[in-house]
Amino acid sequence: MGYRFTDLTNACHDDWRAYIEHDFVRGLGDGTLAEGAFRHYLQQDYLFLIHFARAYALAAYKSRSLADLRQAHEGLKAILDVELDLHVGYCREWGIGEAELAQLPEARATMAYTRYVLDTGNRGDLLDLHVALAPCLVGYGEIATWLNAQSFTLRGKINPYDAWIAMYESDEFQGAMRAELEWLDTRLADVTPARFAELAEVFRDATRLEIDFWQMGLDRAI
Ligand SMILES: Cc1ncc(CO)c(N)n1
Repeated sequence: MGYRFTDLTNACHDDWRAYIEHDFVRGLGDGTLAEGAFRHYLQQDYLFLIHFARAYALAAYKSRSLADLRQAHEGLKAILDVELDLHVGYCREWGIGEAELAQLPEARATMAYTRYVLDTGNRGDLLDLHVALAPCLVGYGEIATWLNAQSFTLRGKINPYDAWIAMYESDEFQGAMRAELEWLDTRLADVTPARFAELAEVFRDATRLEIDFWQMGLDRAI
């Protein structure tokens, strides 16, 4: 007993590395990612973020304490007021207007991932839901840090994806990630080995669905 977040990543080490170091991520770092692949990813990520916001609303509903309710509310506000606003602005820069976003067909990988998170939260408790969400928040924060440490990563105007990296290395996003890690470490500290095994399975499945999300971008799959 006495688990913490890193026990979850250690339990699915290969899948976690395949997600963090995916070819899509490497292409963002060295700027070689095909523009069409990025555009497809951005469009689908808009749909992803809407369901991600719903998952925080579910976290509010699943909360037993005022502190958890407030935290879920903060998460929902951060997605609606910060990440989705940034995202819509960023899409505009890439020539994707709001009318177009509102009419997008949802790719299967987007559906699979977002509905998996919502179902896991509905079936389980608040910890199940947070573990299903962790690859998103913690993963993207770690990806930004990992990219910055790679010699192939180009920063500044020379890389068309520089603003994407900057969004996830921002104090706002990194701060939300740290708060999530702290919450998870506290909750994981007193779960039993049997409960940890269940949670590790949720974390691994969500991580594999993040890998599919990158791949969906590369393949421009619907
Ligand atoms: C698919 C996906 N995972 C994580 C994040 C980070 O919030 C995002 N925007 N999109």
